[in-house]
Amino acid sequence: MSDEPLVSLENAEVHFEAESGLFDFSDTDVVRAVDGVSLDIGEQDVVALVGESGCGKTTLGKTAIGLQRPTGGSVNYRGQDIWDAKDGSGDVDIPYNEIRRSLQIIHQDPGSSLNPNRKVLGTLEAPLKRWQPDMSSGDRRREIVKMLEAVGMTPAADYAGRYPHQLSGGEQQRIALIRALLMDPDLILADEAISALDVSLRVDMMDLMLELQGQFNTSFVFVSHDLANARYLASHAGGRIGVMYLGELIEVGPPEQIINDPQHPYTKVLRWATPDLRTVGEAEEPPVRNIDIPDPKNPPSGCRFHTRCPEARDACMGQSPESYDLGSGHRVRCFRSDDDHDYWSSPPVTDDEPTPRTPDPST
Ligand SMILES: Nc1ncnc2c1ncn2[C@@H]1O[C@H](COP(=O)(O)OP(=O)(O)OP(=O)(O)O)[C@@H](O)[C@H]1O
Repeated sequence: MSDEPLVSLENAEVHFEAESGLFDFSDTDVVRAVDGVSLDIGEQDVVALVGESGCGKTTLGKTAIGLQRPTGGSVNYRGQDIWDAKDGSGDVDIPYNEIRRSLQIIHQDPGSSLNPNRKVLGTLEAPLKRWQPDMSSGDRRREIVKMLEAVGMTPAADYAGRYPHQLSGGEQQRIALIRALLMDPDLILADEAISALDVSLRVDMMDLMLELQGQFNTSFVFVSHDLANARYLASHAGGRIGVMYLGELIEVGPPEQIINDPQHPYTKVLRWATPDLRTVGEAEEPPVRNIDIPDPKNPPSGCRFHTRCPEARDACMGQSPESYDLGSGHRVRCFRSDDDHDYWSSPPVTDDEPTPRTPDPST
């Protein structure tokens, strides 16, 4: 891995103006989809983003590949500010076109991202025609056959002549993956790319991504709501898992540390919520004080998890934790990682209305 990150997000934020209700005459609401996220993505790196629905995974992924303009902070590709390149402002060393080609996406639903009226051959020829206009038509076809064979779609000539509706969901997703790879990208955002597949096909698709990642020297940002899948992909690729909560990246690190030694109380909740990863003897109740997820238009002050966190103390209500570096690429935003923080001398948060718990049958 070279010293310069492939993509670097520095304090990135994406705030959307949310629609107000019909009879809501207040100021426009703002959804803080991504807030203060810093993250470096290297060459041949894999970062699996996990978190509850709506926590900002997709928005962060799209921001990292230059598809979503940040409302604050910066996003660099090999040291070039992506949006300066797009706007032509400042010294532009890497043209925006080059950045666009290098940062690709595959979507959750490949069916809707493939043109239903185009055969596989036409779909796969399009990026080559655009990015390698000098390539002869014979070479283009040879390249496409090679890729179809690489993802196990043989006989390739047969698949090349099919329309998307003549392919299974898994095959459609492979075509979407080839289409992205034909651009010779440095980074692919796989946005819930396996969620729509049958459970039995998900591991196959992850194995394929891992194989192609090595073969084509590509990095992946993999968005998933499933911590077990994130672990599979990140651990096989020697990558990291990033945990998001209400727009913030609250913990990031090597998969075994995130799963076996999570430092943020919310990461423990996610592990608890993943049956495959729950440890023997873990409580039947989720490790939270409150199961309700706050409104992303009005996130809690201080640490955003304090309204649900079983470890919350008064200090967590007023200040937002910085990102503590625990070494080996493991970072966490929780005061409990700072032995000297006021957190330790402040009183625990008490709820006015504690969450009802299942009565203990022994009492
Ligand atoms: N274009 C938009 N305009 C307004 N709000 C948006 C827009 N895109 C996303 N949001 C909001 O931003 C927040 C984060 O959304 P995002 O899709 O990034 O989350 P996610 O973690 O990927 O969710 P999911 O797992 O459900 O896809 C959500 O509250 C969502 O409603």
